[in-house]
This record gives sequence, structure tokens and C-alpha cells, in this order.
Amino acid sequence: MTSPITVLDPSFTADSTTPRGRIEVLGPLEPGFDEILSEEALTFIAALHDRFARRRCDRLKARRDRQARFAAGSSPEFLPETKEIREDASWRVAGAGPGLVDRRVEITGPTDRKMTINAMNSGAKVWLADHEDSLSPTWSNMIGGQINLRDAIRREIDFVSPEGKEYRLGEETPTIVFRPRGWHLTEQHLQYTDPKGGRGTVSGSLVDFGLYVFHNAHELIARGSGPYFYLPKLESHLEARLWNEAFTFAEEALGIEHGTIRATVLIETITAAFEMDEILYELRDHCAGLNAGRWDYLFSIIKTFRNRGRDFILPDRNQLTMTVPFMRAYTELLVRTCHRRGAHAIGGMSAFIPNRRDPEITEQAFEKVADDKRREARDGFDGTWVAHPDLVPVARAELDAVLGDRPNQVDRQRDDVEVTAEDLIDLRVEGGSVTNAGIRQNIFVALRYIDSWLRGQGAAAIDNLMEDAATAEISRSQLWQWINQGVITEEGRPVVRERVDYFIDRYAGELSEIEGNRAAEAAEFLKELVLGEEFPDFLTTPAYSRYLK
Ligand SMILES: CC(=O)SCCNC(=O)CCNC(=O)[C@H](O)C(C)(C)COP(=O)(O)OP(=O)(O)OC[C@H]1O[C@@H](n2cnc3c(N)ncnc32)[C@H](O)[C@@H]1OP(=O)(O)O
Ligand SMILES: O=CC(=O)O
Ligand SMILES: [Mg+2]
Repeated sequence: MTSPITVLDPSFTADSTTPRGRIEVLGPLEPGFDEILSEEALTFIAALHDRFARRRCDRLKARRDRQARFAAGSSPEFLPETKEIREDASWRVAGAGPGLVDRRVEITGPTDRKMTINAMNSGAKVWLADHEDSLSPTWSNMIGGQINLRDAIRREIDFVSPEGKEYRLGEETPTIVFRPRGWHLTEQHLQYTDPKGGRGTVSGSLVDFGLYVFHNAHELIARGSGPYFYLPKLESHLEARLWNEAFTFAEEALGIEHGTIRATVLIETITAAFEMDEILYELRDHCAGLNAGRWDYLFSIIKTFRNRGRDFILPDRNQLTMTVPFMRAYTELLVRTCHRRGAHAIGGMSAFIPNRRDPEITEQAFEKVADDKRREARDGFDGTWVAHPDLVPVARAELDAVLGDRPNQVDRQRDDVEVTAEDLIDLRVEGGSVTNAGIRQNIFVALRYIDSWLRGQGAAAIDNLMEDAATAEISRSQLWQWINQGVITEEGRPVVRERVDYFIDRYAGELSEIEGNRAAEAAEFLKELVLGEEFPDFLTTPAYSRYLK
């Protein structure tokens, strides 16, 4: 890493009475990075850190404390101290901002230049521009993504591929909803010095949010849209409160009206599922809706209950469908909670993706995705996600069939839904089993995905499924749990370290034949994740500090 090259001029203020910290750039400046990392922008990021960096650390500590209580045997619950908020039927959230009223199909994906243009031309209503599950957070990807977003918003983006294919924007483009990194992630290419001169960690969330809102809020508003965000991996309503305060501060600092920023919160942790009302309430001036982030939700369940014995062991990943009772309970509760508060309920991602070179695979993917979207639309979801442009029409047909000309179905109340705490954490799966094939699949997928991530690609098609950080987390955490809980497979073989180790080496050997691979590092890291005594909270955190430049 190079020495500091940018030091802030601390003249930019939103509140001139507050002492200023500063941000220095440690990473290399690629072409155009200086425009994103301008002195004013960095001063704004520093101001966010002055106010929120310490509180972010407090929230992360609260996560660890709560996990320790779960490990000791307590279970998530609907919080007694916030009962009044849940029972008070009178409050509502701000709801959809301009351009978010009809969000029936949302395409998700990373922000490299080609995919940015492809997503903008996909025909979806919304593009979830992703700096999270589908983006490997290399310095190049993170700041390059900000450049591409800035250019896409201003319609000043084009691209020519190495093969000579030209890309430019079509007439109709989706509303952009940007997903910053979660609270747990840091940005190691920036350094924060607090007002007293102490060195502090830079939050990936505050950097991503701060740069996007700083450069684009006014432009988005002028174009009839707004600064909109997906908030990932929240574990409690107090984390939502922190986001809300960051939004309010940014609105004041940038001179935009309170409530212009809109957030859609991913409910993708087991604890957040118990605090949906409270999360909406904390963000009520800024909230557009909730999303059922199924993959991280499964990961969170495995992680939270990893030491809690046989009742908490989930079967093979491919048996964890959206129709198993605890996933039904979660999604139904999400729709009910959202509509009661005037919020959109947005569905999740089916992992099946088409293969343009294989019509049979494509046909199967279309069928599976259509089934998934049909169920979501009938359950009351107002919109849903797709991972690939060819799936936009498939999902739209299912949402159209239920919505017709209506932009959403927020007015459909699901008073028929009653979900208890037991429903959310009763993890029984009828006929579920851990199999030898399930073990091998988890090893294969986790290894391939980590290799891809290390090479800077945070989403990958592996065996015709979309894999990203969330799905890979499921694979590696299942392996850890099955080993540590002494699971015996359906075929009668115990899941033991030696066997997992053997398959990691075997698949790494195959992977090492592929050009540009990082198979050896991926294998070493996967072994640490699944064979070690410790269970890292996120695979991305140690992988980032150790391997990414
Ligand atoms: C758990 C969660 O958080 S889910 C949300 C996070 N995950 C994601 O967003 C995954 C998004 N999807 C993707 O990244 C990709 O679809 C992948 C990696 C899974 C597959 O991508 P590819 O292997 O390139 O697929 P494929 O070759 O079929 O792509 C065909 C074209 O569609 C484009 N494309 C594919 N997916 C997307 C997308 N999500 N957004 C924009 N363009 C896309 C490709 O760039 C390619 O364009 P080209 O013909 O101009 O070269
Ligand atoms: O972010 C979405 C998920 O499923 O995880
Ligand atoms: Mg997720």
C-alpha cells in the first residue's frame, strides 16, 4: 500500500462547531479516482466518521454480546421493550419516493461498467446497484463502481468490450437503488484520523453511502428520482437508527430536504426478523420498504445457532427452499408487517440462472424462477429480484398476472398471517437430510466462489446457479456446523475434517488448471474457515484484510 497522497482541507462544514477528523487516501489513484475522492467528498466522509464511527463500533460489539447469549442457550424474541411500537397501529413509513412506486422487477448486480449499462438496459423497473453480496470489494471495484454510477446517473456512460462490442444507454432506464457495504466491513484503502489525532477504522458502509450521496443526490433529485439505498445485513433496530441518523446528517450537510433519502432494508438476519416493525419505525421518515434477503437469512440462522445441537442443523443447501415452514413464516410476516405500515415488500433472489449456450438449462431456470415469483406475487410481495437480464420478462409476467395495472399491492393487508417466535426458529424440514453429495457441493461451491472473489468477481455462475457472498457463506457455515456437531450423512458417514480436507484439495487441484486461478489461496482460506475451531462471523472480513488489494 502506498503512503498517504490526499490530505483534506477541513473547510467543508455542515456544522462548524464540531471538531474535524480527516480521511487520507492510502490506495493508488487509478484514472478518474481523484474526481470521486475529491477533497470535499473526503471531508464529507470524515464528517460522517466524526459522528458515527464510534457508534458503529458499539453496534458491532452489541452483535457479539447478543451472539454470546444465543451461544449460551437464549433464543431470539420479539423485544419486550418495543412492544408498544409493534402494537401501535397508527404510524406509517414515508413509503415510495419518486420512481419507486412500481418496482415489480428489480435486477441486481455489480457496478462494473459493462454490467452497469446492461442492467440499465435490462427493462427492469429498478436496478439494485450492488457494492455488497455480488461485489468483491477491491479498491478498483469500489471506486470504479462509484465512477460508473456517477456516469450512469448523468447518462454519460458507454463502453467498448475487448471484443469490440459497443455498449450505450437506451431510452428507458430503471430507478437506481444503491446497496452499500454492511456495517461489519471496513475500507482499508482509506485512513481516518479522529479530531483528537487518534487513528480510527474506516467504515465501508459510510464510505459507500457517503460517496454515492455526496456525488449524486442533487443530480438524482433534479432528474426526478432520489438517493435511494438498500441496507444490508442489519441485525437490530438500533442499527437502523444509526442509518437513519446518517441519512438525516447527510440531508442537512448537502442541503436536501429531510426525507428525500429512501431506504429499503434487507431483512436477512434472524434477529432482524424479530424487529421488522422496529426497523421500519426507526427509519420511518426515510423508509420505502423491506426485502426478504433469503440467502443471508439462511446463513444467519446457521451462524446464530451453529452450536445449539441437532434441532438447529439444517439439511443440504438445495433442500432449503422457500416453502420450508420457517422460510414461509419469515416471508409471510414480512409482507404483513410491510403492508400494515405502508411499506413495499420486495421478494428475493432465486439462484437459478439461464445459460445462453444451453436451452435446456435456460428452460429449467425460467420454470423455477417463474414458480418462485408466482408464489411471491400471490403472497403479496410488491416486487422481486432477478439476477440476470433474461429473467426480467419471466419475473414481470408473474408480477403482472397479480398486479395488472396497479403499481403495487401495498394496500393488500395480510391480517390472516399469524407468525410466532416458535414459527421463525422451528427449523424442522420434513424429509430433510445431509448427504454426501451435499457436502461435496458445499465444498465445490465455496472453493470456486472464494477463488472468484479473490480474483475480483463477487458473483459467479457455478453449476448454473448464481453464487455470491451470501450463498457462499451458507456453504462454508454448513460445513463448519456439520463437522463440529458430528453430523452423520444419510448414507451413514460422519462428516469429519479429514474428508472435507481431502475434497478441498481435490477440487483445488481441478481449479488450478483454470487460467488466472487463485486455487491455492482459496483452498488454504476455505480450510481455515471450515476446519478451524473458530467461526469467523463473515468470510469476507478476514479475506478482505488478508488477500484484497
Ligand atoms: C444474495 C443476493 O444478494 S442476490 C443479489 C446479489 N447477486 C447478484 O446480483 C448476482 C447478479 N448476477 C450476476 O452477476 C451474473 O448474472 C452472473 C455472474 C451470475 C452470471 O453472469 P454471466 O456469466 O456474465 O452470465 P451470461 O454470460 O449469461 O450473461 C449474459 C449477458 O448478460 C449480462 N448480465 C448477466 N447478469 C447481469 C446482471 N445481473 N446485470 C447486468 N448484466 C448482466 C452479462 O454481462 C452478459 O452481457 P454481454 O452479453 O453484453 O457480455
Ligand atoms: O441479499 C440478499 C440475500 O438473499 O442475501
Ligand atoms: Mg444478502
